Amino acid sequence: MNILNKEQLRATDQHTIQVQGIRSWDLMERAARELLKAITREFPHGEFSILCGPGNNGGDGLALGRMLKEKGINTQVFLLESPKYSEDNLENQKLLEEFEVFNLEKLPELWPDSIIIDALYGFGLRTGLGIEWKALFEKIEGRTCLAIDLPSGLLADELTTSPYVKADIVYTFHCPKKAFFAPEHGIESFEIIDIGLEKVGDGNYQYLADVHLLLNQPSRFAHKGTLGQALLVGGSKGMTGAIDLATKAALRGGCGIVKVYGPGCTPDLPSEALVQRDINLEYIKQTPTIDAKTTAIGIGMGMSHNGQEALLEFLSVLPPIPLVLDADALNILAKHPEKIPTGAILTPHPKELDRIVGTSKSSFERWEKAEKLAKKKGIYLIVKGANTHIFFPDGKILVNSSGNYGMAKGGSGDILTGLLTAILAQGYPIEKALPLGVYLHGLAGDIAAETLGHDAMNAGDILTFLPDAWKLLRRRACTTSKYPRRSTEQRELL
Ligand SMILES: [K+]
Repeated sequence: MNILNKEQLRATDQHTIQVQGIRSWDLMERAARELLKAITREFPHGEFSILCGPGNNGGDGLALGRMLKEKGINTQVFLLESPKYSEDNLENQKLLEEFEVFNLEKLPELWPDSIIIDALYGFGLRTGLGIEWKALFEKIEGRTCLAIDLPSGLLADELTTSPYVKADIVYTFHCPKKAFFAPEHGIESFEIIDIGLEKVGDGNYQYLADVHLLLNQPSRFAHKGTLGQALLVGGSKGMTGAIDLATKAALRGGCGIVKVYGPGCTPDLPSEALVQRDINLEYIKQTPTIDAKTTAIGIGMGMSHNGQEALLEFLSVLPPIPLVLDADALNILAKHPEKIPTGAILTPHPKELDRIVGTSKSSFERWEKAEKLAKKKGIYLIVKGANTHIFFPDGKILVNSSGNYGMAKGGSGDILTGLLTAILAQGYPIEKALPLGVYLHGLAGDIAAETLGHDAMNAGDILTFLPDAWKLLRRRACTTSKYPRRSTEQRELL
């Protein structure tokens, strides 16, 4: 799903109107109808107070108000006084029997228990709103508030530090907006409302959807020699848990063989893994030998700074196979950026990225720097967070749609690295392996949170539910395929 900026949204709007032979008013009607469905589904017993602005966002609010009233749902509608209204807004004013005009000196008299619907401004806002809006926004703060398209005052594509509505749910049309992914804005929940806009090709900035389409179907004749060999390198005294979690994740990642190289103190790992230990007890000192059967490498989890010499030596003798660099490997390379190999996959959290590219004042600045670094070095960057971003060397950016705050626990990242390495080892092209691994990791976390709750779940629970995540994706692949070639395993899943 493309993530569009406001210019692209306007162009899509116009294109749809042209191709479908409709008026912009029809699109607003469609938007209001879909909003009505979504809102009454979520709040079947609610009464509503709608605040409408002068543009088309306000027009959506007016149309929704009419539809709610037609259904006999208690609704009050307020329209902001303005010298100018958009055409469709005016047309919707005519169709609505009753509404009150308000201004920032004379704030609306809201029913005490109604749900607020914010339809003041959408993506048409040119600059942030002034402080004169604070009184109104404070009046609705603390009440259940639903925003149409965008919380009013929030700019769709940039950092907003001026006042905006704090909404509980944002019902956004067609696609999420860039501003929703910035932690600074605190958008807790958004729902995408499909209003049948025409798709205009695949853009460079996408929200992950339909990840099941990326799955390979291994042959019935597959054996451990054909499903790839992953090599994981990491661990040090006091940090052996990281390599343990990565190993367990790789063992649930679908590859044929998982090999591990760690320091002498590496504890017993699951029996399925082939473990080799360094002669040095506390950290890795030697370079592991990479046999020709190894098809992907993941390095850095819990390696500590002491592993620097071995890492740099290792990077100089690498075969041309996919390489995932994580945790201490990133911290070491932050001091030797010239040693970052072209084509490598780096999985930093924001702090680790900052060590490489310098600190940023906002998520927007950090994304820009990540995009530049990926292009300049010809590398892949997986910047982890609530919406993990994958930056490709060709400028493409994918934003993950799975995952939750229950995963914000130590060890989650090690699991991602193990999983990614195993998927890459199977021969998935990098372009597919990264979204697949990142999405699966989040999906397993979502199932864990649903089953155990966000608070109590820990990183190891992501591992527990990885099988369910894989099965869910496989099931989606079976049920959405037009002419499914179903294996026994697939038939069992259905
Ligand atoms: K709005």
